[in-house]
Amino acid sequence: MRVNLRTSFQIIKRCLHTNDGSKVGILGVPFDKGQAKKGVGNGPSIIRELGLIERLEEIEGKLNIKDYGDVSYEIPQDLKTHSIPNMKEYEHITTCNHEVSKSVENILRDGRICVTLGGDHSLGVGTVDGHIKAKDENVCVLWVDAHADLNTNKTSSTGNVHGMPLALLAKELSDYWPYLPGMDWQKPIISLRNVAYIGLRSVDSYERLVIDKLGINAFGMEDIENYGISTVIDMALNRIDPDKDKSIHVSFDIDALDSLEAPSTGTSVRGGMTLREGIHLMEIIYRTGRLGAFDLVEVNPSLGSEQDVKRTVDAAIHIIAAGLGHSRRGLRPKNIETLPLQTFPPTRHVI
Ligand SMILES: NC(=[NH2+])NCCC[C@H](N)C(=O)O
Ligand SMILES: [Mn+2]
Ligand SMILES: [Mn+2]
Repeated sequence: MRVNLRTSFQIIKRCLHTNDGSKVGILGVPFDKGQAKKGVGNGPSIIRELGLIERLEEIEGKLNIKDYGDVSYEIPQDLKTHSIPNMKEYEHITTCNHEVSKSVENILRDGRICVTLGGDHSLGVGTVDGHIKAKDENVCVLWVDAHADLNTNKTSSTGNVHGMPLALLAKELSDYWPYLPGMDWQKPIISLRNVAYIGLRSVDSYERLVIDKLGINAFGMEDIENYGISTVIDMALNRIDPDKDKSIHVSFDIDALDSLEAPSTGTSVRGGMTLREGIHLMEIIYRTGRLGAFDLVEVNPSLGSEQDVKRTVDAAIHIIAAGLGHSRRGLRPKNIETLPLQTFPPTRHVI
């Protein structure tokens, strides 16, 4: 068989950038300073408490799961006096994200898919940064969110950094930021050509301008309505990963789901994705075999009733499990070849 240089180069690249999908690292980031509502920092603990790891252990083929615990950080003395206009809690944001980046890079270098539990979405700066460093920049990003998170400190109407992570990461927007002391570890690192949005429905006008001017791949709720979720994901992946050789980063803000599906979150917006669409999206990503890192953010157990919290966390766990291979078709028994059908009790319909 003749293999041309380009093909063999691609195969080598593919080997470098995929893991075998069976090893997973869980990282908690109990961080809430990217927005104003207390409670989102308890996201990692409630998701673990309500059984994430147990649910992942049920997945067919047995994942090798390692929980790396929670990220912690300490603000260095010289940063304590720094503030940046209209960027709330700047010194926390930069210090915590640096730790997040190092942890994600480390987990990926261990040959694991990195699942980061938030925390608010400002942590996306660290997770995408760490992913790109570990995979030598060969990364594409699916930002699943009601919001575009593309403000700079000059355009944000809130000063909340959870509305800014993609603008910090984007090469195309680097000139629109002032010098950010203590942020030298993070260079604007990704081209927005390698990013696609899914689920948008609450976009600020400056964000709209950037999306249109730069031609960012943005699939909003209207597109999901028009084409259906499978086609939308295919279109998104064809745009950001046409050669099917990139490590995929999914940054999933739980507010991408409709408020009825995920009520316990800080900036929820009606008219969003169903849980079914969220699960299907992640099943498609799982089947690519190229999921590298996965953030699940903005679950806030202090918002809503106990039932709201359970519903939201359950949705989050379903989405994570789908991305790691859980199948809605059910588990087959292990000794399936030798089992006589009679082993199963006859189905009785109780009316
Ligand atoms: N990750 C989020 N939930 N972001 C919401 C951002 C809301 C608004 N666009 C802002 O910049 O403040
Ligand atoms: Mn959001
Ligand atoms: Mn977000």
